[in-house]
Amino acid sequence: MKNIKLLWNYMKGNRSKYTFAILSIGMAALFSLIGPLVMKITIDSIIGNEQLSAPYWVVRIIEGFGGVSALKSKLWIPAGMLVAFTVFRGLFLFFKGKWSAEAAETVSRKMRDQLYNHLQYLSYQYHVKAETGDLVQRCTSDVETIRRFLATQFVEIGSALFMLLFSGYIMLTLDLTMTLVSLALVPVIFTFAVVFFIKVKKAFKLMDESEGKMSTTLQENLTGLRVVRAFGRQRHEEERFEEKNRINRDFTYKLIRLFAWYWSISDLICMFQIGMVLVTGIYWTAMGRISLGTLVVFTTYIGMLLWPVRQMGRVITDLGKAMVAVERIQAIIDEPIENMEENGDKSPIYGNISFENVSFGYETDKPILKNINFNVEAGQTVAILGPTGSGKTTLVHLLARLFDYQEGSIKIDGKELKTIDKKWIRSNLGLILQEPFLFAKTIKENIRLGRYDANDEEVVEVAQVASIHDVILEFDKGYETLVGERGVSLSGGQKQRMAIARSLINNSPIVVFDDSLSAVDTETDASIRAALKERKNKATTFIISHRISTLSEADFIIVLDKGKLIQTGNHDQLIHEEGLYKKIWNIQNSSEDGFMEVAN
Ligand SMILES: Nc1ncnc2c1ncn2[C@@H]1O[C@H](COP(=O)(O)OP(=O)(O)OP(=O)(O)O)[C@@H](O)[C@H]1O
Repeated sequence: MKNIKLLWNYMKGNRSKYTFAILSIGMAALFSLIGPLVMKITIDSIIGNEQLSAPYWVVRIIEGFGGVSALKSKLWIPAGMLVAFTVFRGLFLFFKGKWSAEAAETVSRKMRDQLYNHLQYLSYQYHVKAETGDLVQRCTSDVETIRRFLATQFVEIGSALFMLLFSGYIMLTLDLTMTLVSLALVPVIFTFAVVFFIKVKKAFKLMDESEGKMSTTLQENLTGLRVVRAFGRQRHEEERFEEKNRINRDFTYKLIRLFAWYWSISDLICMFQIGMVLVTGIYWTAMGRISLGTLVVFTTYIGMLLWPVRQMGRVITDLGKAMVAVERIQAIIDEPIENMEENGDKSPIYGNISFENVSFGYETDKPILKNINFNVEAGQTVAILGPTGSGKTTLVHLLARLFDYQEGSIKIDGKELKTIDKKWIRSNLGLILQEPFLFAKTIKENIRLGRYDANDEEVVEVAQVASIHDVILEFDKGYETLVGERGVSLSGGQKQRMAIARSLINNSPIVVFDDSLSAVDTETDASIRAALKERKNKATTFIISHRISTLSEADFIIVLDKGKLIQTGNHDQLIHEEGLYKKIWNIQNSSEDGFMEVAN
């Protein structure tokens, strides 16, 4: 019931179109039911000599034509009526199709937009944990399920109800006992459909979930195909996919089996119902209890009626499927969006940063950063070194307010970070990731993602600082070259440099290199850092790296271990101090020497 209400809410703004669609189907039902009635009157009373027995309003229409006797010589009138009713029926069916399709398209478009927009504002943590394949499935095939239901099935409910109501009424005016015989098994067919619906809902959910898992595996595999190849893990990946594919097939099979049972049993009951009408009707006609025309009406009606009632089973199962889809979509919509606290401080940021006893854990009882203290002045470069998992990325994520620290205080230009507007701080902080994502756009468009109003000179300037300008000029189309799947393939280092250019174009007062020079050779790394130093408006720069040569020129270096700040100072101080920095410096120095020796 809750899901039906949700669907009803989604239909807001289109409900009148649906009402018209349902009314049209009502009219279409009426015109298809009048046809057999005209035939009955023609057979019984116009051609034959039976007393006219028909609903009151039909009798009045016939009187309007001069009565039954006048029609005997004008048989073209009932024939013309049959043609006209068929045309009207077609016309109303057309309107039904048009309005319901239009409304369904609008509803599904609205749903997709709402989902897409909502996904943009969910927290960072949500996206870290969410499975992309599953999200894609919800935004595409779940919405499609709902669209299909609204476009084709929803109005069928109206059709079945109108058919039942109108035909029930006409049949009752003709013969009560024959009506009871004709409708005897309709409740059974309907109940059977409802029971089936309850059973099938769970099966549909299982199938959808397994399909989601299958597409997640596929998506993950396609994203990481290079890793799979490099490690020769194709066989393992094949098996993993085969397993998911098999589970999905099993659930689909189960569903098909359920459907097969449903249609066969429902066919049997329907045949039985038609048989009952035929046997009783023919017998009673032969006995003279009912007229031949009445038999024609009942046999035609039962044929017309059973289809929508059986379709109800289909409609209800599709309703079940649509309800599952609504539930899955709603689960995303119900996910709280990140609280952006729009009214936070938005005064200019210069880049003086201080950490005082900052502690943070993704889960409150598992601290990742413990009592961190340091100060950075605007324009300084801070390098961060530490073993993997020591909390380096977490520390810079705190600066971007992707997460809020639980203890201590982070101040930017003397203002508590938590009071600064989230959007504002993020637009003032250029975060360059280790594995940057480039969109399937041109190089220029990718760089301008950092600031849409940047002009060509600015694009070239940041590309030069990021040491990617010369590489770009080597491509046939230069800055207009497409990157990504349909364009040129860039190396890891080139991608990193593109990401650096993209971040620099914003002229953010704070820039964070999260291991984003790892794929760049030492020489290019040094020239990027030198170019950065030369820039006007030098930003406060955080550089996370495992390479001592990258870190050594920083104004000061922070060494983290297991979330604690264990050393701080500049390169000269740290190489004379026993600790992790010196140890790594020694290792890298000796390997470089070794390297040099081999090279010489
Ligand atoms: N979004 C997250 N949710 C929960 N735990 C996380 C999340 N991100 C990181 N962690 C955990 O926090 C710890 C520190 O991770 P972090 O990424 O900050 O380390 P790091 O020093 O940057 O490591 P690396 O050098 O490997 O990038 C790790 O134990 C990691 O598992």
